[in-house]
Amino acid sequence: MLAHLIRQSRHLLMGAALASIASGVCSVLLLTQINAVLSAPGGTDTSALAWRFGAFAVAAMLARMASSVLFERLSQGAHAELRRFISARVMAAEFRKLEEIGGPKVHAALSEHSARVADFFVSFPAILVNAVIVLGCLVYMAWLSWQVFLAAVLVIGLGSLGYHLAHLKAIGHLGAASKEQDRLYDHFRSLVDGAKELRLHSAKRGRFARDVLGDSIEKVRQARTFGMSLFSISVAWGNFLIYAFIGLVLFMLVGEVPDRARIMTGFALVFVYMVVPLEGLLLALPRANLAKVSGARIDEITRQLGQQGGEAEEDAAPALASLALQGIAHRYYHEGTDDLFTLGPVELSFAPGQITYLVGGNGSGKTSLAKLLVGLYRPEQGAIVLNGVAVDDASRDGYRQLFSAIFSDFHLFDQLLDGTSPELDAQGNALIAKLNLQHKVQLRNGAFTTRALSQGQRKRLALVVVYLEDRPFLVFDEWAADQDPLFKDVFYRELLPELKARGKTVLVISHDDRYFHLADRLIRMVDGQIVAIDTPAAAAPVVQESSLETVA
Ligand SMILES: Nc1ncnc2c1ncn2[C@@H]1O[C@H](COP(=O)(O)OP(=O)(O)OP(=O)(O)O)[C@@H](O)[C@H]1O
Repeated sequence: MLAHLIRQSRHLLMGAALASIASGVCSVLLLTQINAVLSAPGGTDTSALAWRFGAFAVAAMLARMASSVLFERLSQGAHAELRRFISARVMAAEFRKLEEIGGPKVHAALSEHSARVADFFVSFPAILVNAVIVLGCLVYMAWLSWQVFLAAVLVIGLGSLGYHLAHLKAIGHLGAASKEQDRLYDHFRSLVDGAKELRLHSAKRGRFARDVLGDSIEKVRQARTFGMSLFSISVAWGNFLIYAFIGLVLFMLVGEVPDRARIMTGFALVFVYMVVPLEGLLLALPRANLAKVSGARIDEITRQLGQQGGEAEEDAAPALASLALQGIAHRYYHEGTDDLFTLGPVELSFAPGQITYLVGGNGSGKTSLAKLLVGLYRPEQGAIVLNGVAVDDASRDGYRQLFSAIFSDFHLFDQLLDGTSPELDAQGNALIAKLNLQHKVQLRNGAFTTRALSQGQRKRLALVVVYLEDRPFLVFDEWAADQDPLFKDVFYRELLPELKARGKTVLVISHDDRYFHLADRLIRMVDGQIVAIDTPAAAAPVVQESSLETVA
C-alpha cells in the first residue's frame, strides 16, 4: 500500500525530496562556513564568509519551507486517497466477505491505519533532511581525516546492525498490537451498542470493563510499549555509539598532530552538528515503521475483501418477466463449533404480481434465502435465472437493482440519495403523511429532518424509501414485527394487496400466522430446506385503490 502511494505521487514526492535534500545540503554548507570562521586566523576579512553564510541560511530556510509544505500536501493527499480507496473496496466487496470480516476491521483500516500511513509522509522529510545532514557531515569528516571517517563508518555499521535486530523484534510486537486493536474496535462498538445492557447489569459491566475491554486495551498497550521501547532502546544504543565514537576520535585517533586545536575544533563542531539530526533520524524511523505495519494491515484487509464482478450502471433496474431459483444453495461454516449450516438446494420461481410469504422457525434460513434471492450472496451451487438468462458474476450487480428490501437489520440513510427535487420531496412527504409520520419527520431537500424515531417508525420511513425506489420486486424481512396491531393489519390487508395490484412481486418473511391465509403462496422452511409450498385457498380480496389514507 505504502509502495503504491509512493509510486502514485512520485513526481510530487521527488520534488519534496529534492527540496529536503537541498535543505540538508545547505545545512552542511552552513557548517563548513561556521568552521571556516572559527578556524580563520585573526584579522582575516570574513565578509565573503558572512555573505555565503547568509545565502546558505536563507536557502536552507526556503528549501525546508518548500519540503514541509509539499510533504504536508502529500500526507493529506495520501490520507484522502487511502480513505477513498478503502471505501471503494468496501463498496465493491462481496457482501458475504464483508459480513465475515466485520465492521471493526474496516473501521480500523479507515481511521487508525490510514492515519498512520499518511503520517509516513510527514516523518519522511525529517528522515531525508536528517539523513542528508548526517551524510554531509560524514563527507566533511572524510575531507578532514580519512581515518576518522573509517571509524565513523564502523560505528554506523555497528549501530545499524543493532537497530536492525531491534527493528525485527519491534515490528513483530507492533503487528500483534495492530491485530489486537481490531478486536478493541469491536469492544468499542459494544460499549455504545450495548450501553443499555451494560447499565442494567453491574456485574456484567464490571467484567466487560475488566476482562474484555480492559484486557484488550492492556494487550495493545503492552505490545505497543514493548515494540516502541525496543525502538527507543536502539535509539539510546545509537546515541551511545556516537559518544563512544567521539571519545575514540578525540582521545585516540587524533594524536599529537600539528595544528591540533584547529582539527579538534573542526571535529567537535561536526559532532555537535551531527548529533541532533542523527537522533531525529533514529526517532523518525519508528514512525515510518508504524506506517509500514499499518500499510501491510490495509493490504491484508483489502485483499480479504476481494472484489466482486462488474458494477451495474446507475439506475439500471431490469424488468421482471420471470425469475427462477434453480437448485441454489449456500453454506455457513461456524469455526467455533465446527458446524455447518446448509441452505437448499432450493427450487423456486416468482412471477410478477405475486405475493409469497416465507415462514419457519428461528434460524430455519429465511433471511439467508432472501439474501440469496436478492443477489447479496452468490449461490454456491445452482443458478438464478432472470427472464430466461442465468445471472453470473458480471451481471449480479445489475440483477440486484431489481429489488428493494427491508431486512430486520436495515439501515436508514439520512438522505434518499436519489438526487434532490421539490417533486421528490412532495412525493416523499405525501407517503410520510400516509404512514402517519407527518408530525414527526419531513423530507427536505432529499433528506429526512430526523432519524430519532422509534424502531417501528423508522421501519415505516424505510417503507417510504422503498415506495420511492419503485422497484419490481420487494422483500420485507419481518417488517411488521415492530408495528402496532392496527398498522400490522394495514400492512397485510392493505399495503401488500396494493403492491400486488401495482404488479409488484413481493416476498414477505413473517411470523404473523394470523395473516398467512392472505398469501398467494406460503413457503415453509425447516432447517434450511423448503418443506412445503401452499397456496392458501382464498387469497384476500385485492384492494385496487390505496386505502392508506385510513391510517392517517
Ligand atoms: N452471517 C452469518 N454468519 C454465519 N452463520 C449465519 C449467518 N447468518 C445466519 N447464519 C446461520 O444460518 C442459520 C439461518 O439463519 P437465518 O438468519 O437465515 O434464519 P431465519 O430463519 O431468518 O431466522 P430468524 O427467524 O431468527 O430471523 C442460522 O441458524 C445461523 O446458524
